[in-house]
Amino acid sequence: MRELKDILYKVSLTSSFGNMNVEVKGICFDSRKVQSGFLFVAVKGTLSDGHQFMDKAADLGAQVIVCERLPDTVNESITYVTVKDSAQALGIIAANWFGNPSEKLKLVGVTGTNGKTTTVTLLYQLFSRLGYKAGMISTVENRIGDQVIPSTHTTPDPIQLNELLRKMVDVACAYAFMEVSSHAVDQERIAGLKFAGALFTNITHDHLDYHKTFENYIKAKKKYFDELNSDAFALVNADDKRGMVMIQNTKAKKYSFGLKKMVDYKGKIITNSIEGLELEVAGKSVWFKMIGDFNAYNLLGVYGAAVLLGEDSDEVLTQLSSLRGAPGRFELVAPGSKFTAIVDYAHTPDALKNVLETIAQFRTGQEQVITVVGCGGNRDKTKRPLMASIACRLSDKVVLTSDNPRDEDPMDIIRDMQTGILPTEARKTLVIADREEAIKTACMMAKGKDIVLIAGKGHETYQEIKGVKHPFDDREVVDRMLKLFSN
Ligand SMILES: CC(=O)N[C@H]1[C@@H](OP(=O)(O)OP(=O)(O)OC[C@H]2O[C@@H](n3ccc(=O)[nH]c3=O)[C@H](O)[C@@H]2O)O[C@H](CO)[C@@H](O)[C@@H]1O[C@H](C)C(=O)N[C@@H](C)C(=O)N[C@H](CCC(=O)O)C(=O)O
Ligand SMILES: Nc1ncnc2c1ncn2[C@@H]1O[C@H](COP(=O)(O)OP(=O)(O)OP(=O)(O)O)[C@@H](O)[C@H]1O
Ligand SMILES: N[C@H](CCC[C@H](N)C(=O)O)C(=O)O
Ligand SMILES: [Mg+2]
Repeated sequence: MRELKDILYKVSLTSSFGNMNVEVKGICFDSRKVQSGFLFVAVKGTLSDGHQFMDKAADLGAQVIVCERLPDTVNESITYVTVKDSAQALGIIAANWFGNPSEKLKLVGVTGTNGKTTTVTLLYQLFSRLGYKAGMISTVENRIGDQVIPSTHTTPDPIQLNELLRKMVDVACAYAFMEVSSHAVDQERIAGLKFAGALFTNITHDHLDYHKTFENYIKAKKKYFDELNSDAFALVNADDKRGMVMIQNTKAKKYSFGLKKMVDYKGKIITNSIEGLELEVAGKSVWFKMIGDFNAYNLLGVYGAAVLLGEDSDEVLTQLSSLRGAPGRFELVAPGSKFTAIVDYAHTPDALKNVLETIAQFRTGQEQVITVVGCGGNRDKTKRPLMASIACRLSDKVVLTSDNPRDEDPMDIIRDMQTGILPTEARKTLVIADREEAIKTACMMAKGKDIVLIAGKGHETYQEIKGVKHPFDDREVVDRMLKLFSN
């Protein structure tokens, strides 16, 4: 039970009706979850509008309703509070409900099109190795110290988010590292949080189904930096065209990292091989187990953030050098087998290009690169032809397949992909809609030192078809094929 006025602390009210001296038993923004004595926040969504469900919430016993406009008939026994932006109010209310946990630890957020999961995973692993208790909120999983909690979103809704942070505070975590998606910024999932620091990886084509234009997508990411406090740090990749734009209006202390420009945390690639990266950082040459130029950026961002959080530069580099990053990101399946199989979460044109260009750097010229790739259903359709085009340009053979078709027909998605393929390239493509069959065929085609890249699903352990998540793991399918060949 909490007093309403405490829960509404820092929420700007436009009006209120009914008794404000009430206690609330719980908070929610889904009318189906309302229980007697609850506070319900009506939020406008992408599919429906929570304001339509205010009467339903009242029937289920809501004590307080927070909304942007009152229902046609108000219920005399309920307290109504109106606000300008109920999504933002929900964030602040959720933070208040859980006792503002973000103020009781050091919270660092990571945003960008690619590299968020890798960066927060490295930060979490690094700070754990440096002897701190830490938490992590990511696409792959959430962690409270060593406890693993399954993840449903990259950035959870404000209630789940603050509940996770609360649990971290309760077990004395000193740090929390979280991914901040553009959806989360736009939907105010992070409203009411206090960030000690924020990191920007890069911005390239994705999620245009949601944001409509690239400019809107940039604005959503920038809003995150615009709203930071002056005591936070804002650390950006200066080699990204939009890196400096992100921080042009922030009040936070500005820092940059990169490989090309004059920056605060600069690196230079000395060696880049399938075993790892050798980088020159802070005047030292350091070996890392992470693979690919793009991981040099992730490592430099992590290094900069750790130093800004007060850690010793040498100690950070020593610990970072042995970390492997997140599962399903350039993951070599059964290294040393008949051929090289890589599972990678590249599901954007830029990520796919980076991964295939990284693979190209390791080629001796003898081997073929065989790519298995699909695009998600109910997601940005404009990336489909681009991803197919990149796969064809940078591979010898491409198997076009399905990746979480969701509510769409897998063949419609594949046909969208094919519009990006030149007639001269079509002969190197095969269409096998069943992902398991597609992976098996690619493995059967591989000979000698060939490299098979299975892109798009990384750590995912399911294939989502018409609302059902069927168990499926790219790594398991490849592993089974490699075992078959080794017998
Ligand atoms: C497009 C999108 O982001 N949708 C998210 C959004 O839902 P929504 O606002 O669209 O919900 P809605 O169905 O329109 O409903 C509007 C409101 O009415 C309420 N409602 C609805 C029905 C009802 O009977 N009663 C009721 O009260 C809902 O609780 C909601 O508050 O808010 C929900 C709660 O936070 C999210 O679960 C939901 O994520 C959906 C499932 C989703 O797939 N999101 C993806 C695209 C996403 O968020 N991805 C990002 C980035 C991924 C990445 O690149 O890493 C992420 O952070 O995961
Ligand atoms: N810094 C980077 N720049 C470009 N591509 C990257 C970078 N880091 C990782 N990638 C590529 O992008 C893929 C996704 O990486 P990661 O999961 O770390 O990103 P993310 O931002 O969390 O993605 P999502 O938004 O889907 O959760 C990787 O599998 C790899 O192919
Ligand atoms: N977080 C991203 C991941 C996409 C992963 C890919 N496997 C797909 O399903 O499209 C999204 O929800 O758009
Ligand atoms: Mg992620």
